[in-house]
Amino acid sequence: MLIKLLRACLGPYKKPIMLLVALQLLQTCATLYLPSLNADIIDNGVVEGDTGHILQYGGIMVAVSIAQVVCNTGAVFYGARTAAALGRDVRASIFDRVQSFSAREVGRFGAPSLITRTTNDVQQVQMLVLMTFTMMVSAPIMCVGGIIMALGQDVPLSAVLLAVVPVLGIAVSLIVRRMRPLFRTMQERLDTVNRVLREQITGNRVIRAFVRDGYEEKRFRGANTELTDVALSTGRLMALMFPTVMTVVNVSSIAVVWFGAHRIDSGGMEIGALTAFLSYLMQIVMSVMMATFMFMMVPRAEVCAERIQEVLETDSSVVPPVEPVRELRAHGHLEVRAADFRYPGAEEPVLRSVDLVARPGETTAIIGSTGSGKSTLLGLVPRLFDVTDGQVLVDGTDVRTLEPSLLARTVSLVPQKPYLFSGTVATNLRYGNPDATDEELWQALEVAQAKEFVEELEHGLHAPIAQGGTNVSGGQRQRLAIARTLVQRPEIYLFDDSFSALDYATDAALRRALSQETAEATVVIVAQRVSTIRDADRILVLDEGRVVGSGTHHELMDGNQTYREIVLSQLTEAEAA
Ligand SMILES: Nc1ncnc2c1ncn2[C@@H]1O[C@H](COP(=O)(O)OP(=O)(O)OP(=O)(O)O)[C@@H](O)[C@H]1O
Repeated sequence: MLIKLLRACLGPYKKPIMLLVALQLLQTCATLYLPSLNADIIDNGVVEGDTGHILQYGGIMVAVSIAQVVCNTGAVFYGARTAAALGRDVRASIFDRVQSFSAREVGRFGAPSLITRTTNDVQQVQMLVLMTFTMMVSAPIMCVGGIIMALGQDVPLSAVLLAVVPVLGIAVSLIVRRMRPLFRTMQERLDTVNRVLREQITGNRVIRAFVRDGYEEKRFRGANTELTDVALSTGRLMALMFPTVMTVVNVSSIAVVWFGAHRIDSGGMEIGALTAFLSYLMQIVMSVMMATFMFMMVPRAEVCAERIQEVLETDSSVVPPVEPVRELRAHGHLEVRAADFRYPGAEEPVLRSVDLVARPGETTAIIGSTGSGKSTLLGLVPRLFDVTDGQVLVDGTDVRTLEPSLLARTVSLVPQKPYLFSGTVATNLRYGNPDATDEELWQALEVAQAKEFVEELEHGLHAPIAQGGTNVSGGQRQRLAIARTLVQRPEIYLFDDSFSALDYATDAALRRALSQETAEATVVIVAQRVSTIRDADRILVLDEGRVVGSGTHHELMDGNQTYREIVLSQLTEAEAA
């Protein structure tokens, strides 16, 4: 998964990658060359007392060192730039994919997990790429080059390396194997902490109202402790890694000095060669250390890449049409034909063979008990979900074949729980129509019975709105959401219980103003309150996902038992007449 993700995302950066690999190669060669130069200075300059030789080779050492620093800086620069670009691209890809998701996919992953995947998971992969470019490219060259150069200094002494390299390799891989499952658990527990935290922040008022602070604190502490526990377990393994490596390094240094001293004593080796050999040993161990560091990062990045790929490879269940219809001939004609809908994983369908026809200039109302499928039915029109059977037609065209932007322009849904974005009243109202003038905004506010309260706000149309619209009341939020839809001027208006938070007088005034404003449009209203819908041209009665009645208020009062029961639970016989 990691390789697949990297291959896909690093494709556009071949040139800088090639450049940085070349720079890393040069700087590693320079690093490998320096101990040999040093050995030459000791053996042929210091031991022989040749100052000219010392100055000449000293000069070369300075030049090689400068070249090494320049190449290293360049490699780190390009490495950091490419890694940052990769992070940006992956985040953008996840964002695009999530934008295409329907409610079903968002529900499957959950918002907190999608946020962790877009931020923390991408950062882990980005970090690995940065480390690879800045350290890992040079590690194998340094290891192999170090061994070759060490052999060049003294072949018998190089036997020490035969023991050092495998011992290090085995020790490191044993530790890394135990780390891998811990990293997966760590990312999952991070998800849990995010989920709990998010729920507690958004549900803050409920927590206070039910005095559940203690319970929630315990829940967060539990999630936090679980994350800490797994982080400590990986920390302990990491802590084990470095002493292991250092023990191998120190023991092998002693062995080199011991055997090297004997070889010098017997005249088989010079003192400069021994210092060079020690330097190469350090470089080899350093490269193994770098690889170790990488091995520690790879399992976590692998887990993160898997989680990222899972999002990127998930297709939306609401598929955009291949050859979309870009123009509609009629205007505002909505028809739901024998529609069935079943939520994924649910045993029973929520809607069964539902038929509905709504025409321009008419108001169609849907009433039914809680959970009878009213919101689900409205959600089928703007394709929040697609029917599992049957059809939804706008102006005679199946919504699944309509170009998504055309559908969005034609149909506008005011959801049961309206959402406002952080910004101002004006930016929210212009959400579906950025070119709307201030006069149009005020007009929409007037119809939505929100003009008065916006006028009273200190900055009027430019008054700030908090994320989610939490700084206005539920009723004000509903009215702003209705105004936002009016500004968009769609042909089909869908109001999902959008008047529920309004008092009776405001509800009546709003519907009066709305009927004039939307006289030409198709209006579908879902409501629990009979007074909201009794004047509708047609009322559809839903019961457990089936249409059990259709007609005007009076027709249904005369002939539909379910409707009568709903009405008489709210009004007296005289009021209902
Ligand atoms: N995302 C979902 N996954 C599974 N089942 C769901 C989901 N959303 C709703 N349901 C179920 O579908 C049924 C219909 O829900 P829906 O929200 O359409 O009802 P409703 O008539 O609008 O209710 P209310 O009047 O309370 O808003 C309910 O039984 C509900 O439990």
